[in-house]
Amino acid sequence: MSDRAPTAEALAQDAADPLAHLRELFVLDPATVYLDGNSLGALPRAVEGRLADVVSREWGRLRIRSWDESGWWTMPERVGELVAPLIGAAPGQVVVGDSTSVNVLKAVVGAVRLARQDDPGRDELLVDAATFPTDGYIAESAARLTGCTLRALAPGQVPAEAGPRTAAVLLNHVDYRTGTLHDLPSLTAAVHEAGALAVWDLCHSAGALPVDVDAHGVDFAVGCTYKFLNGGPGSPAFLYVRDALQQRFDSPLPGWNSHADPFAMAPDYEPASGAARGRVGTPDILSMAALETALGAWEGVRIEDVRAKSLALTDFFLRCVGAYGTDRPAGMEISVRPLTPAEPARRGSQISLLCDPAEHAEPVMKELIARGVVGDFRRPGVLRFGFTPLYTSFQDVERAARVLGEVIGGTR
Ligand SMILES: Cc1ncc(COP(=O)(O)O)c(C=O)c1O
Ligand SMILES: Nc1c(O)cccc1C(=O)C[C@H](N)C(=O)O
Repeated sequence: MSDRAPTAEALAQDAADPLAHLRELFVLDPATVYLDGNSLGALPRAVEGRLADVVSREWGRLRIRSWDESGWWTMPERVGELVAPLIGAAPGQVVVGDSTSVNVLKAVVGAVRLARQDDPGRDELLVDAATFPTDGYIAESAARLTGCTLRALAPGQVPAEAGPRTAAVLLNHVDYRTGTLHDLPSLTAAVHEAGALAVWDLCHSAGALPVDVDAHGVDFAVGCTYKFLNGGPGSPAFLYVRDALQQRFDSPLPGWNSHADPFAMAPDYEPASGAARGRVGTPDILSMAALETALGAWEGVRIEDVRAKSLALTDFFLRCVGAYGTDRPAGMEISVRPLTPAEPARRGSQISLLCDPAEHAEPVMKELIARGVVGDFRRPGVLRFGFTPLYTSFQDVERAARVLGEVIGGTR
């Protein structure tokens, strides 16, 4: 860890930060700057006690009674209501459960089936070519399941390419590799203009910036909860189905938990109304309890304030890296340049730096981690740094950039 004192600017920004008090809610190690919350969020302090209670009392003593008495059965909808305001969804549209991958399947197949109810000739599925791989793999399987042709394209091509044959379009709000924020309102409008349905993967935006799914007419959205929502490793994902579509949503995974009367255990499937239609099987109560408690950190927090701080943090990091890191001094062999757009409106809550030469990126990240700055590395040469406004400070940002400068520039 760099032992230089923070600058007056970092100190002043932290002193003026209206979210600074939230850092205390998380378990953090003072010797480490944790900039990997876009992969796995830090542990909220309250989670440990909640899990101990769920294990020892709810499971250990109440056992089966907990499905009713501890509210286990209704957790997917209850926790969904905690996620809803963070993505701009009115009540009754979000359910929590399964992984993001599984929810991508439900949403994409559900969207194609809905589009076909209105126009059976629609037989094309569009997907973001740079998508996180799981979305691409699942879109390919969804296309085969529905008899669609799958076409991969850059999100910016959607307005020109979506047409009368398009059933659904699957897009990422923030690109996991570059940190680019795509224009959800205008792309959703373009998808609708073509008569298709828009499915958004919000993994890298939920909890990092306002999404406003209702306001922009998003049809389906999915996202994970272990990144900016700090739900813990493998915490269940969420599925949003727009209110107006719910009664016609035909899930490709109609498990007994999404039946209108699960305990009738009827041979014929009759879908539940509302968000519960997105359920499949028995929910993962331990992970869901951790997530429910983690979401308590958001009480009274405005997502607009989170976005303002996120932009201030990433902006500061870009400036510090410019000062410490990007100019390759004479004799220095490694340089970095931002892949993440400089325009605030096109930036998520992460900064990706492309290392030149690319093969140095992995050892650079290893050295950063050894010196107490935790980001991650994505092939071929990307250094990723995620900024979680609930617990990242401006002093953290400055230290991280300074250590990066030391690592790529020798001992500066
Ligand atoms: C954009 C995106 N979608 C999906 C996932 C992951 O899906 P799952 O939770 O099913 O592993 C990730 C990260 O792991 C991601 O970055
Ligand atoms: N989900 C992950 C996991 O189970 C292990 C390690 C990393 C992850 C990630 O979240 C990767 C992440 N979506 C990314 O943006 O690269």
